[in-house]
Amino acid sequence: MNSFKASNCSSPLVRFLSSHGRIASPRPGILGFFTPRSRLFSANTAGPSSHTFMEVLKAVLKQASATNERVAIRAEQKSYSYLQLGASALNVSNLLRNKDVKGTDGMRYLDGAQVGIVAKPSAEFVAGILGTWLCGGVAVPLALSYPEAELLHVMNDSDISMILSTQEHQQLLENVASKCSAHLSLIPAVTSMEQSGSTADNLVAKLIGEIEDSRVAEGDDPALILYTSGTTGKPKGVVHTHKSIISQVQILTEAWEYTCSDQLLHCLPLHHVHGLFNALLAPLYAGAVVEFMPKFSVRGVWQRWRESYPKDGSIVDGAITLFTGVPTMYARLLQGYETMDSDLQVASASAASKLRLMMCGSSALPYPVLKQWEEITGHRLLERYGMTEFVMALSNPLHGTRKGATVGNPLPRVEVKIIPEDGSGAGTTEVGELCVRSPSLFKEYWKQPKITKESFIDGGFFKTGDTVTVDEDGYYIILGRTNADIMKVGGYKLSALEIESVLLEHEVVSECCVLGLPDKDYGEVVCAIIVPQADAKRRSEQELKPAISLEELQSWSKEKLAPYKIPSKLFLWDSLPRNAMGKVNKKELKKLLGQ
Ligand SMILES: Nc1ncnc2c1ncn2[C@@H]1O[C@H](COP(=O)(O)OP(=O)(O)OP(=O)(O)O)[C@@H](O)[C@H]1O
Repeated sequence: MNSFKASNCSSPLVRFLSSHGRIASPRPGILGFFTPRSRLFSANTAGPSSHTFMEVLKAVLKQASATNERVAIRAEQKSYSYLQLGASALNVSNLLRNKDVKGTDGMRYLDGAQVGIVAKPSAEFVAGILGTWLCGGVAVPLALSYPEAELLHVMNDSDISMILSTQEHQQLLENVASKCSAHLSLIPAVTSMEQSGSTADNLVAKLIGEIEDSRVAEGDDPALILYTSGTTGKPKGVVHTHKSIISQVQILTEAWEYTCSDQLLHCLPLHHVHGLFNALLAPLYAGAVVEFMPKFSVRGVWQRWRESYPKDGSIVDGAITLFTGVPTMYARLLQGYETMDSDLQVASASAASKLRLMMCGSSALPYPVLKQWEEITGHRLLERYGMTEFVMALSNPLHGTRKGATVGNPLPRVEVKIIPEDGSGAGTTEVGELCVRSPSLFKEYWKQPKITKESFIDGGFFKTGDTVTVDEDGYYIILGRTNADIMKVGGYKLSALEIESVLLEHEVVSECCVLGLPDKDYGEVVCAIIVPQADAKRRSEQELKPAISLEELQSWSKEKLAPYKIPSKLFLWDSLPRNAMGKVNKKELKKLLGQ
């Protein structure tokens, strides 16, 4: 498995960083440039305060020329080079600078103004972000899937004065822009490599000149506001700086050895950290290719892998090497695999096995999914843990043992400690709240100074709100959100995630969600919501009885769970309400079911 070809292309960023003393000399021949387990970045990779993501773009552009253009983005059968992306960023920047935001004179730089970016995953979206940074603005990526009320809430909350979108959403956004007194601009279509084989010779110099000229943002200045998914409360605006962004992409590139040989198939929304950092900014930083598949399609993903690695054993140009997804995506890919005929299964499994790396996160990866995925594709999914506020903090290793039901260890330059619930102790306890300190930490919650202050403890550690523990090998285990996944039943504190993982092993269970419902005797009781497998559901409809009864579930669970962990309430549903990241809002469900 993992027949990853070491590339002979040189990573412009590695060269750029080498020349700036931030990275050790590359050793060619080993997975691109990185030596396994070695620490290639110096301790302070965040660099000087003026180091912004635009430096990255500049480094890439420096290496590009009209004859040697490298692909940055692929979308809808078109390819866009780093140079074309840079040229478009410049167009966007000029567009924004010439806009008269406040109804008076035009302004040269945005000076930290918020720019909403609403576009499907595309070259235009990326040009929108880079163009905003180029002229000193703060990018606020927004979801196209938001209902209008939520879009308006976020736009008003983040004080957006300008919106960047594309023609296909013009009507919707004109309406929204007028309601929040923002100015709408359309991102000009990015020229693709198919439309223009080469770019004017002088463009590279011009672009670099512009970037140098545009040193309007310093490392500590805000660059990005991302809204949390709101699983535990109202979505909050999380402000990231140029420094936190560049630190994070360096951390991920180092840990997962992203290189310019990589080609990532991207099927995630871009308004959350998983899709934006892990799957877009970090690969671009490494000089890799990001291929957008804006709507995740089970059939499309399997097909793209099969096209990459045909049955004759060849590897096509543009073969996908990286994939990252949320657990429900892998569960659906497995369901899709089950429906294939045996020839297609063989071709699909063999193609998938040839990717370099497959990663998973955003919510707990059920052990049965991990196991089945490994049986079919040979890949042990690399599970990692992150949060909007610090992007990624813990990860299973690229090399070495990846342990199921754990999220590994701290990423490079990330420090963590566990604080017991009563606040005592110096951070060495078995179970408690995870606290994180990292160069990738956010600056503040937008317009929420009190909540920002309360979220940090002494020493600048951020309180995640997640309860965790560490196993005998030092691997971290996420027990869940303290206020949504940790149930208090009698005298016990139980992890809903642990019980979900066990219930998912039952043959009738396709998806499940465990939560604590209020109870006058025990404080809370364990409640399971189960979505039965399709064939179990069909059988139950024919036989006019539930796919599984509470008694059946309890008697099966006796073998696997301590008595106080066995569900005492059961609901059978057709599906679970999930958000764009595949997460279930347990607070909402508790309200609904507790009535
Ligand atoms: N591998 C993982 N295993 C278990 N949980 C995870 C994993 N990765 C992320 N999470 C969960 O996702 C949370 C971070 O997600 P995000 O920042 O989108 O916030 P949210 O919980 O969805 O929304 P909000 O902060 O608004 O409640 C983490 O705090 C953790 O609870």
